[in-house]
Amino acid sequence: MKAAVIQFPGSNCDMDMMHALQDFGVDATLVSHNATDLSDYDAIFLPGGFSFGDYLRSGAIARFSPIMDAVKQADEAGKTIVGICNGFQILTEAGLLPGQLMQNEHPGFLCDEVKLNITNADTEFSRAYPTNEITLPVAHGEGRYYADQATIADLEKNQQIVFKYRTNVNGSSDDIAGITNQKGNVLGMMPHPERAIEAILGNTDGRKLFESILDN
Ligand SMILES: NC(=O)CC[C@H](N)C(=O)O
Repeated sequence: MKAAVIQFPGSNCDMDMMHALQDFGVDATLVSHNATDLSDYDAIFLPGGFSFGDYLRSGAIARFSPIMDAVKQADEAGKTIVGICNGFQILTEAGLLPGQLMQNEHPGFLCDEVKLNITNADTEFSRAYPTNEITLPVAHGEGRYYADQATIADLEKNQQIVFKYRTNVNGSSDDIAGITNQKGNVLGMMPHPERAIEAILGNTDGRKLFESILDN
């Protein structure tokens, strides 16, 4: 698999994502947010961070980066697209995923490990998980997923919700921690699987997400 990791000004999990992908033998390349062509890549990863300083709202400026037209073309081509944390925020701002990430219910930066339920184990991002309860790190100030009731009902009906918080740490609608688009090729999630792939760091629950993606 050839993967692009998009680097926005203020990305800070780009190298973590590169490290994780390379650990799985993926041919991964850092691609500038100013680039305009992603046709060489099978999968696109939008990493965590504070793109453009989180000014206005997380992801609200990054969605205008030149690369986002290419990300939309990749979506139209059905390629795998993953947004982690700030990447999720950018994908919702760009309209590639429904809803919005808002300031945490209790304002402030939340840095912790959280327990999650895998609510759909039949996606290209979750199918390798043998259990439905995992633990992943979170690190965000604007991680509260919000969507109106009709959108939440659609997400539930279409089985687009992949991860839910077992304890709702940020006030997200319907306990949502990660969703796909309706087609199932785009994933956005606030927790960080790329920070949970090595036993020496105390958590390997992120590994199955990468294994799921690679098992195409
Ligand atoms: N690790 C991240 O991507 C979190 C940063 C994010 N922009 C926030 O809500 O604070």
